[in-house]
Amino acid sequence: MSVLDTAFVDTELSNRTSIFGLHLWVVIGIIIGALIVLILFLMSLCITAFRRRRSAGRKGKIRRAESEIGPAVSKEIQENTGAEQHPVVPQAVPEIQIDMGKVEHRVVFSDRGGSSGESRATSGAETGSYGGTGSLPEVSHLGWGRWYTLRELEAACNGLSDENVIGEGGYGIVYYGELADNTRIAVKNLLNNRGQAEKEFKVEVEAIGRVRHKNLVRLLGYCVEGAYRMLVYEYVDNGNLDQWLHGDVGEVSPLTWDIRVNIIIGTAKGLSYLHEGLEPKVVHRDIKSSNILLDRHWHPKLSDFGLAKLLNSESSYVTTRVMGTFGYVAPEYACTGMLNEKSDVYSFGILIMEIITGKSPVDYSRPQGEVNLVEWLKTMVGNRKSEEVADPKLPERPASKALKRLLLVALRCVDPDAHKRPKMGHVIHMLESEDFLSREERRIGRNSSSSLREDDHRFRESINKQSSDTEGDRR
Ligand SMILES: Nc1ncnc2c1ncn2[C@@H]1O[C@H](COP(=O)(O)OP(=O)(O)OP(=O)(O)O)[C@@H](O)[C@H]1O
Repeated sequence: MSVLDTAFVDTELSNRTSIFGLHLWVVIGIIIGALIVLILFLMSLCITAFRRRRSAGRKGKIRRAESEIGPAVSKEIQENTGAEQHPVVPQAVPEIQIDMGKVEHRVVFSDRGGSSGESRATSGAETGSYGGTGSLPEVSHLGWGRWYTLRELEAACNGLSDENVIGEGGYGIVYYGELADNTRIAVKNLLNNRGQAEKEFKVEVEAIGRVRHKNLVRLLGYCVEGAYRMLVYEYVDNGNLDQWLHGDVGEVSPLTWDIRVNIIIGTAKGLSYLHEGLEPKVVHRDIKSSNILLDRHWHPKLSDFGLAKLLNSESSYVTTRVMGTFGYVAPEYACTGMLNEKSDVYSFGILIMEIITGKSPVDYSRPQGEVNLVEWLKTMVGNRKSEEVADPKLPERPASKALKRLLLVALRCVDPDAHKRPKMGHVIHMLESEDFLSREERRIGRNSSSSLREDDHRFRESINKQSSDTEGDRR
């Protein structure tokens, strides 16, 4: 550009315009500046919109992940279940609140339970940090077991069909199922009768969620979805003891004397672990033959902790609602509501009597005098007829000494004075030495008549003492 041109441009730019009499160069400057601002503004709009879209995408993923680990109401589940078959009650926040921080609810492990250990299985539900009642239920903080989705359990249990029902208790229906990895499970779908499902769910989870013992049925996990409360257990494949003792098994029971003794000892070990191996201790409150599950090797596993109570050591609990099963409930608990582990010891004594005799604790169809098992046994023993009490379906007669020792342990467990009942640890000791002695006895093929006489004497003394105590109590 020549000097002339430059001078011309200068003059033109210096001319005043009609816009507030501003010089042309000022107007051009303002326009360029405005354009730059406009471009920057548009760019920032684009960036913000892009960021929003990205974060919206991420939130969508989180929501989907939550629905996979157990949302309050899952669209997938509604689609899957069909409203009329399994109505899912819309509920923003499930009501389960287990405060594992509270000392009285925490189940910890003492060194005593040798064969026990802590369940380490974890799930996605446990690894997230949820803000308590505001989002997902607090059970996700438990740190054990798996949180199953309803869909998963329905798939495992053939859509919770009738063919998969293996039992029905007072609190729900139990289904057989197989998970995708072929694990066999038993799923208890708790009935939602006025909050009872909620209570039973909490109790079972608190009582045995973390506990592992070969004689306690293992709780693998749970399902909390909408109104559903389900408990998922290991499957125990050989029915329950009640079925084997009182069901139609033919003339001769497959439960031999040795099997029965092992069932008694195994159950005692599970119970002793609940009472003496945990802090707070767990009182089961519903020891009975239908709650003893058996595997194919006849190993017993105690189940159904829905009525269990957690008690700090040395403490008792007084309740106005006595729970348990007729015939097994300790008299002081039935009369006063006073509960401690000695109530379980009483029920365990009744269970021993039931296993030995094959008779239910109370049966009104039996002749008068035999209706109540404890009273009948005491009379039989008092009349020196203890050898006649053994279950006639036993394939072989038990050694007299072994039978009497077991009866002695049972009678001590049902002592009307709860303080005089032995602790479960002591019961195991008595049972195992009895077992050892009876095996020894069979091995050498003879009975020690002197120790038999000694047992007889101790036996009748024990019964006489209990009778006079009861008389004294009555007076
Ligand atoms: N883990 C399991 N494996 C196999 N079968 C089981 C399992 N848990 C329960 N069952 C079966 O389901 C039945 C019902 O169990 P549940 O504990 O609900 O009731 P119950 O003890 O029979 O009665 P209630 O609860 O009224 O005392 C049991 O008797 C048992 O036969």
